[in-house]
Amino acid sequence: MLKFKRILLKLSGESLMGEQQYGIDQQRLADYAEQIKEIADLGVQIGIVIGGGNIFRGLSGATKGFDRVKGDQMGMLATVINSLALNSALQSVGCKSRVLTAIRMEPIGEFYSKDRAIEVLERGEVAIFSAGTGNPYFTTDTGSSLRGIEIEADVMLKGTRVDGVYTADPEKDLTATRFEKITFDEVHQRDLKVMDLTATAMCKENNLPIIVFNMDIKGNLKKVLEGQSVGTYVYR
Ligand SMILES: Nc1ncnc2c1ncn2[C@@H]1O[C@H](COP(=O)(O)OP(=O)(O)OP(=O)(O)O)[C@@H](O)[C@H]1O
Ligand SMILES: O=c1ccn([C@@H]2O[C@H](COP(=O)(O)O)[C@@H](O)[C@H]2O)c(=O)[nH]1
Repeated sequence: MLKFKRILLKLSGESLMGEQQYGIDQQRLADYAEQIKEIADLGVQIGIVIGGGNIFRGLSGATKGFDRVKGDQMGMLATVINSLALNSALQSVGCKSRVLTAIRMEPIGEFYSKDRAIEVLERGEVAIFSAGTGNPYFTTDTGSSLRGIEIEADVMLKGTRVDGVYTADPEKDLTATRFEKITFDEVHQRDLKVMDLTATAMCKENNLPIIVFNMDIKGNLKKVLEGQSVGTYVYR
């Protein structure tokens, strides 16, 4: 028995690098595709947003002298590259998927609309929502909150390289401890940086819970769907 029928899965662009310093690790991509196919075969409706941090981030571009808006546009295009790579990896494991873009760029992907997204999901295809929100000064975390709310997902699953929300960034502070569950208010009060403020504020306002879990461990995605205690549950 699965806990959720329709999900928004946020994948980290940076995790796609695997052990590399930049770009896409083919093995990591293939592992993600296998995990997604496993739950698609169980009938779960899956919308995906993937980050672009393995290729380009507007904010880090700005520190090197790029115009921020141009840098953000480059970042959004980076998410399209990752989305196309995931689309291809899913197709090669026999999982039907389609890329929708927040910025018009046919024939690379179809222009996003809620109606089209729901049609794709109800047809049993995975919908990959690329180019974030389509606007600069946002992130793909906010893009995934937005799409998750729009498609009326039961939950947002943030698949990343840490196994939940911690008292501090666990990659920097080895004494940090993990929460089993935590409210949006506490995330804000403690100023925890696992997702940006805009993204969590939107989820809180629209009552879309988030589960943060480690997507780099095979089988974890299915475990989350089965309701096993993998990761941290963030709720209103
Ligand atoms: N309190 C915290 N609890 C857990 N992780 C945290 C916390 N604060 C910061 N982080 C960091 O957040 C990261 C997860 O965020 P995310 O998956 O969005 O990665 P990203 O590198 O921003 O990816 P993307 O390329 O999609 O932008 C973790 O790798 C972790 O280092
Ligand atoms: O709605 C959006 C989403 C993303 N961007 C830009 O893309 C990069 C990559 O996204 P990450 O969430 O950091 O992985 C981001 O740094 C922004 O520059 C955007 O402008 N609008």
